[in-house]
Amino acid sequence: MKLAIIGGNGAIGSTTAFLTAQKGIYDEIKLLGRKTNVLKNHAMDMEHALMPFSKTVVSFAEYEDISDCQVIFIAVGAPERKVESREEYLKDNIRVIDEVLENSCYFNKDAVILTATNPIDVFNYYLYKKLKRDRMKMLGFSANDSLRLRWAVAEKFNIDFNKIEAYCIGEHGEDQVPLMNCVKYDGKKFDVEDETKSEIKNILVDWFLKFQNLDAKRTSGWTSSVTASEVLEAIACDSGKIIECSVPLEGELGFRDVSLGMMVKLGKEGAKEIIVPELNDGEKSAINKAVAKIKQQITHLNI
Ligand SMILES: NC(=O)c1ccc[n+]([C@@H]2O[C@H](COP(=O)([O-])OP(=O)(O)OC[C@H]3O[C@@H](n4cnc5c(N)ncnc54)[C@H](O)[C@@H]3O)[C@@H](O)[C@H]2O)c1
Repeated sequence: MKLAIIGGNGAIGSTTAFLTAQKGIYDEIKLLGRKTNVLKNHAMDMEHALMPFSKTVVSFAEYEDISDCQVIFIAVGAPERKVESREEYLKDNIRVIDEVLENSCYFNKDAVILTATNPIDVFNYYLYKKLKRDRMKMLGFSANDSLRLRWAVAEKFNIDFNKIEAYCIGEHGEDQVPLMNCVKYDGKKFDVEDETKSEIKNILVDWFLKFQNLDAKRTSGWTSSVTASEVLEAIACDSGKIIECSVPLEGELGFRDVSLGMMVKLGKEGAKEIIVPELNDGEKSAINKAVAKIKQQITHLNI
């Protein structure tokens, strides 16, 4: 199986390439994007770095070379700036996404497309409408939210992160909806009191503000690449692992004409299944708010 990473020279693109290549699950990972010299530099460097671990070939590519890639990871983005919400990136990144779309004639027609460019729910829907593909092959990368929820639960209760199962759904942004009633620890239901649920939500909100206030002009490249590599592994291995991804909805939770973070069972065709959780009234109204916000942003796009 072959993977193309558009924006392969960026923080997420290059780190995801390396982490995924280390696993040896793709035959080839093709890096493409704007800066040819940097892309070639990464490919040459990774060839040596990977020798002890993996037979995956990491190569430089042009759009013309990616028609044999069954998976495409879009990790492009305009330079980062300090924002209060990821939706502010919409106007920065629409030009960048349109440039990718101009080259989409080179995409394999059956490829699974995973997009990290923010705001991902909006761009995943935009790409879905423009490319007119099977919605189950159009995934927005939002798995970080669930990883951070697990981190916040581990912090709050001082328990082992690796034994926590927890998912966020909704918007990849402030209107993410942590499914606190579905948290499991060591395979068993883990009850969290209402007061603590709000504290956990505050830990998540505070994290984003603290991170942005550093004004470091970089994204959460490490976290994103660890989780993106997990998504790409689940696809390549057809594992059926459940990971949060944004997917275009057709009636799930009562919504359509929007892409929203959901628990998704992943495999080589993309989403094998979208899991629809039972929501309480609070979660339902939080999801309504998230959908309204994403739909409002979609109205700014030429679809
Ligand atoms: N979904 C998530 O959880 C998540 C998390 C972190 C970052 N992001 C988003 O992912 C994107 C990339 O983040 P990053 O940290 O790697 O940024 P980065 O600035 O390090 O990399 C972006 C790359 O995109 C390339 N690029 C820009 N315009 C291009 C174009 N038209 N064609 C091809 N390549 C182009 C740049 O050369 C650069 O290498 C950003 O939009 C960021 O907001 C998403």
